[in-house]
Amino acid sequence: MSANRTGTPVLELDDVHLSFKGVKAVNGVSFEVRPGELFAVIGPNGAGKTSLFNVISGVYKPQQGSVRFLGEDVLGKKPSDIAARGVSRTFQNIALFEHLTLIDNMMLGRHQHISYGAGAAIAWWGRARRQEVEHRRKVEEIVDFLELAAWRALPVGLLPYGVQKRVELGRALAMEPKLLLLDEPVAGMNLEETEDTARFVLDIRDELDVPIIMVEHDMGLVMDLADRVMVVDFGTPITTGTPDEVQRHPDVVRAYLGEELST
Ligand SMILES: Nc1ncnc2c1ncn2[C@@H]1O[C@H](COP(=O)(O)OP(=O)(O)OP(=O)(O)O)[C@@H](O)[C@H]1O
Repeated sequence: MSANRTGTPVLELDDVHLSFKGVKAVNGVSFEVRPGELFAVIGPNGAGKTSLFNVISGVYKPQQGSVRFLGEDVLGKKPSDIAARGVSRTFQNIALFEHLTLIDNMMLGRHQHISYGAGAAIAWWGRARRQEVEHRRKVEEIVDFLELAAWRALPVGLLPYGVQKRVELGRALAMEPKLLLLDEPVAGMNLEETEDTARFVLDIRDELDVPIIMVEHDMGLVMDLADRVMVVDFGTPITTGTPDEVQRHPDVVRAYLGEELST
């Protein structure tokens, strides 16, 4: 663990409650994510992990509790506003434009940084062109970082599954996030793709210094990568701690991790 994972939290959730017609999707969840931290959320299907991401990114508004991002209250803010503040996410299912090239998909991640419209582009073409050059430069940097150069000009629909997931990661990084939300980043991947993704996730944390919240079912990956883990069940937090602490927690062993991890 690096030395800088202290200081003002990047994200703070306090006693968040969210229900859908009586179903408690998120039930009294509190946690904080610290600078440079890789924070994982685990729990069985339907435990409320995706709902939690939707609360953080402004898609769902909880009935109770508070959400603070970089010290500011963001509860009730629109998803576009929260994204513009620097919260970027990837999805459980791939959400890319299949017919667009890898580069064009990643340029879409720059969308919120583009400060000129069509009219402005004509009037101030010099500025627009400079911005375009800067966006391309940033995207190319990410292409190199994620080792995607071989596929750069191809429509993403033609790329192998693991590479498509990496393009999605690239698009999220193109937003230059201050917090990255990864929803099951290795779901459906083979071993090699999983190992590659694990390496990139660690590089994002350690080299780009972007804090990450990761929802993931692959327990080996979570325990290997995460600085801290929160376990949820039926929307309720069971415990939060280091991978070691969490794996030893009796309720976690009983409710979720199973007998094999209790030895
Ligand atoms: N838009 C919605 N309308 C009604 N119920 C919902 C909605 N979104 C989530 N739920 C319910 O909230 C609970 C938590 O769902 P959620 O998708 O957050 O769990 P999850 O932990 O992400 O599950 P999985 O691991 O399967 O993705 C479930 O009972 C689900 O049916």
